Amino acid sequence: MNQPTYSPPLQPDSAVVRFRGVTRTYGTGAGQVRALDGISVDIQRGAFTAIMGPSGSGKSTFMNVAAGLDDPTSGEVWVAGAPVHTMTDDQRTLLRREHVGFVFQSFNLVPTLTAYENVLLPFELAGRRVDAERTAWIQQIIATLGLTDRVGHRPSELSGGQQQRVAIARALAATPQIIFADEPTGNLDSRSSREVLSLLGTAARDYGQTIAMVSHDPVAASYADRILVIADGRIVGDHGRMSPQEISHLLISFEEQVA
Ligand SMILES: Nc1ncnc2c1ncn2[C@@H]1O[C@H](COP(=O)(O)OP(=O)(O)OP(=O)(O)O)[C@@H](O)[C@H]1O
Repeated sequence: MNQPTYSPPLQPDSAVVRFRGVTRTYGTGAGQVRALDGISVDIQRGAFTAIMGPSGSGKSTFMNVAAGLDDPTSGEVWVAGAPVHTMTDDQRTLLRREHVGFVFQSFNLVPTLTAYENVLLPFELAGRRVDAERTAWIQQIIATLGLTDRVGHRPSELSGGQQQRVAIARALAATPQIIFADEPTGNLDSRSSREVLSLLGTAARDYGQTIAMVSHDPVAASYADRILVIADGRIVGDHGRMSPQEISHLLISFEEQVA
């Protein structure tokens, strides 16, 4: 069988993710749920964007569609210049492998591998060579994330914050077009959360890494350059940097409208 190949045209100055009139419905008939309801939005290169909203508002669905994990029901989704809405499952898998990084609440590290082996795993899975330049980049990330003396440890020998830093190093190592972070501080204490959020901010600011983070936490979202608020499958707020207090007030006002 021929391996599918897909190399999207890269557009350095444009949006990394572009939604145009995107809907995603689940089920049929009276039980149908409109998880995304005609969303049009761009996520610009190099930005750290937080996606917030009440429970069940469509945040995970937005992230899954933006990451090429799920298909829109209608509308257009472009990721790294590639028309995701027209792509096959295999093409979307390749797009994710080459251009999308993930950081999860539960870290998702392989317990039998060392921290360094976990960071290199995506290259192994993709059959990508790690050349001298990439090795130097990985070493730089590991040093920036404060992991240099932890690279030989297995996840069980690391704190939660250190495990999440390894997951961030793994995502950054491949220099993806975008990293999606799903509640990345959900399992961390407040000090480790602050460290992880500062590192995500540094990755965007200093390395130009585009990051989209789903979070319920106003403190986490206050590290982002932009805050998108989703309610009932629609974007109902699009804000610049805000303090945790301002974000809390904003969310309370949307929750009152929804209730
Ligand atoms: N696979 C599915 N089948 C049916 N309905 C679904 C499915 N996935 C999500 N939904 C529905 O779509 C809506 C949006 O769900 P989604 O998980 O995107 O919300 P969310 O904002 O991420 O919620 P939370 O903050 O609680 O994680 C909800 O009404 C949910 O019940």
